[in-house]
Amino acid sequence: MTTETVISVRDLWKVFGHKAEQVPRSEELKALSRRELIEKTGCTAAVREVSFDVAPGEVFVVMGLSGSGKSTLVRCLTRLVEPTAGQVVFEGEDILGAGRRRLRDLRRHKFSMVFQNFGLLPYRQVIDNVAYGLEIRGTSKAERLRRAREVIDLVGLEGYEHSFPDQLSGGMQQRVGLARALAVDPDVLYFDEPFSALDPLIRRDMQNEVIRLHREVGKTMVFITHDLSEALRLGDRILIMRDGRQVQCGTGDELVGAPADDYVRDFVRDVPRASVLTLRWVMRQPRPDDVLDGPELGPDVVVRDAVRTVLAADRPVKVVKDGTLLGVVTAEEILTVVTDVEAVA
Ligand SMILES: Nc1ncnc2c1ncn2[C@@H]1O[C@H](COP(=O)(O)OP(=O)(O)OP(=O)(O)O)[C@@H](O)[C@H]1O
Repeated sequence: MTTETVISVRDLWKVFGHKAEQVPRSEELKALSRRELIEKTGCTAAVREVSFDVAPGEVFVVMGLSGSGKSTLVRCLTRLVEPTAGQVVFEGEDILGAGRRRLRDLRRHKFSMVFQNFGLLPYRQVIDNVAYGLEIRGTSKAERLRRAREVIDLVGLEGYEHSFPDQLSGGMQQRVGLARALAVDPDVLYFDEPFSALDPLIRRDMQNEVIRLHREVGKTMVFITHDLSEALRLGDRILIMRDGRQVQCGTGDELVGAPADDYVRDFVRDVPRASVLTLRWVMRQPRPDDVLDGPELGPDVVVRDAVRTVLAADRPVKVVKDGTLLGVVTAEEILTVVTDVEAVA
C-alpha cells in the first residue's frame, strides 16, 4: 500500500451459502466454475479472488453483465455485504477488522452511496433529503441547511429546495441523490448503476453532471455500470468482471487496444475506436526512409483528435514524450483505425 492508494483490495471473496468460508480455503473448490460450485456445495461465488487499487481522485468503474458480481464487490468495499475472505484496505486501514462503531463512523464520514432507485425520503423536502446525512451526524440545523443549499446549487437544483421528491423528474431526483451524497463531503463516492433507470438523454446529462462535479470537487469515485459507453465516458480505469472474477482492469484505450479475452473483445466490439484509441496504439517504428522533421504529438492524443494534423502533414507525425521519439504515425495508420473497426484488436 502506498499513500497513492485510497482503496486497496486483495484476494477478495464473497461466497453466499452455508459452507461459504470453506470455498476460498480449498484449492479444489476454488478451481470449480460457478455452476460446478453450486452443484457441489450449494454456494454461489459472487466475487472470486479480486484485487485492485483505487488512486486518490480516480473514477474507477466496475463493469460486467448482469450477475457478474459488480454490486456484491462494491458492497464489500463498505461492508454492506460482509466479505468471506481477503483484504479491503481503506486509507491504510484494513476495514474488515473494523468494529461496528468504527464502521458506522466510516459510513457517516468517509463514504457516500448513490443508488439506482435514488433512496430518497418521500415525505421530506429536497433540502431535508440533502441535509439528511449531516443530520444523522449531529451537525447543527443552521450549518446543515447552509451546506445543503451549497450542494443544491452545485448540482443545479436551486429553486427546488422545498419540493418533494415525487414532484421531480427522475433526473432531478437523481440530482438530489447526488447532492445528498456530496453534502457530507465524503472521501469516496460509490455509485451503483445510478442512471440505469433514466432515459438515454437524461442519462447523458447526468453523466456530464458527474464529469463536471468530479472536475469541481475531485472526489474519488467507484462507479458500477453495465454500459460500456458510460464506463468509457466516466472511468479513468475500468475493471471488467465475469462470473465473479476480474477479467481485465485498465484504461479505456487499454481495453479497446488489447482486450484480454473474447469476453472483453465482445464488450468493446462496437466502440468507435478512433474516439478511444490513442496514438500509442497505432504508431509504428520509424523506417530508414521516413523524413523525421514533421509535426509532433504526444502518445496520449486520441486518434480522432490527431486526424487533421496527420492528414495535413506531408511527412510522418512524430509521437514524442519527454523529448523521446516513441514512433511515427502517417495517414495509413490513422485511416486503418478510422475505417476498420477490428484493425488493432
Ligand atoms: N444475498 C445473496 N444470496 C445469494 N446469492 C446472491 C446474493 N446476492 C447476490 N447473489 C448472487 O451473486 C451473483 C452476483 O450478483 P450481483 O448482484 O453482485 O451481480 P451484478 O453484476 O451486480 O448484477 P446486476 O447487474 O444484475 O445487479 C449472482 O449470481 C447473484 O445471484
